[in-house]
Amino acid sequence: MKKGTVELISVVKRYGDSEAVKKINLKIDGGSYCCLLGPSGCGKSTTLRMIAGHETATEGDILLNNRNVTDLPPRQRGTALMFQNYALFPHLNSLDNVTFSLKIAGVSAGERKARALDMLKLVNMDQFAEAFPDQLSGGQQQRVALARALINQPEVILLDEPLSALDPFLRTKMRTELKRIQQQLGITFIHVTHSQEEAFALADQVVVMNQGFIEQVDSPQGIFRTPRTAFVAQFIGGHNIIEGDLAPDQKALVVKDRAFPIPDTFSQENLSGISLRCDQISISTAPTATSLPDPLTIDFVEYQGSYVHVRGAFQDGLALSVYQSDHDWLDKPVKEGDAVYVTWCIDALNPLASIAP
Ligand SMILES: Nc1ncnc2c1ncn2[C@@H]1O[C@H](COP(=O)(O)OP(=O)(O)OP(=O)(O)O)[C@@H](O)[C@H]1O
Repeated sequence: MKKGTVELISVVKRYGDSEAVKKINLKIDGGSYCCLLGPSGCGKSTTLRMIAGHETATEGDILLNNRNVTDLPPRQRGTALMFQNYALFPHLNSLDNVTFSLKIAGVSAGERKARALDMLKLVNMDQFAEAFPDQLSGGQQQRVALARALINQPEVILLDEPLSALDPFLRTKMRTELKRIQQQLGITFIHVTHSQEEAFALADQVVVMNQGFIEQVDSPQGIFRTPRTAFVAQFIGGHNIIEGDLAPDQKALVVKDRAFPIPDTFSQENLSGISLRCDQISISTAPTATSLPDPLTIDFVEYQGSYVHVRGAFQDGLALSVYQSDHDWLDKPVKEGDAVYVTWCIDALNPLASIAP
């Protein structure tokens, strides 16, 4: 087992009568970058805090390197939590903020300074060692907070929405920095976010949570190309979700009066519908041999730069979103009120399961 491996076994967290985390099982490989992704209130911060030891698990076990840490206090776990608001001591400069825990642990002044400067260098803040928090920008404070979390050489670092307070430009910059630092140190990073873009950019493993359950654990590509449930497909965006009933011959999904052919490979058990990527649908102004026979009437066109979001509905009310490349759109711009014909390849369909695991 790789150093820094975290396992959650049937972990439950209850606050009074309400269950914030519902019997989740999860293994996070040592040395990987894991993002816990989901909407507000889905239980991701509670899960993170239970791993850190700042919240007790109501049921289940938390293992770090096969060692059961469920009942250990935070300091004895080998983890470090970086708080959302950075929580730097305002009366201490960057260096003293970073050395603080070493001082408590009785490390000599010389070693404290050397180790803290190494950490500040790692996060590109060595030139601000003497600066106080109120003299630093949000991004700089965050780097100091990261250095402070790393100073005790944790095997796992836990980050709760670390980029949410930064402006979009700094957020992207710090994202790159976080990935670089994780790769340089080779330790496990567990990062809570509600941004799928952030999770896709950073993670080796994305854990999508919803209402206290884990809906899917996969690589960013796996999540995007094969979302497991309608919730995942909807949350990450860029997909049409078509819900319907399986035809008696199991070769099509029946939606209202139409039957969408589906591949034989779909597991029919639990099938609640299909997802269809918006960028895998093509549009033509006249019917083609492979297009659906009835036209889609466009009700919305939104320019997004590299693509154009075109949405429309068939006469029976079924709506579809299409992402056209800006090149294709500029070639033959479609507009609200136009009738178009849509085509996709059967392989572009993805089965959706009806229930979370
Ligand atoms: N200390 C607490 N006491 C009672 N309920 C709590 C407590 N902490 C969290 N909860 C509840 O548990 C659920 C999960 O909260 P949690 O903070 O883990 O969600 P989250 O996905 O991290 O959301 P956010 O992104 O908004 O922080 C929510 O319904 C929340 O109201």
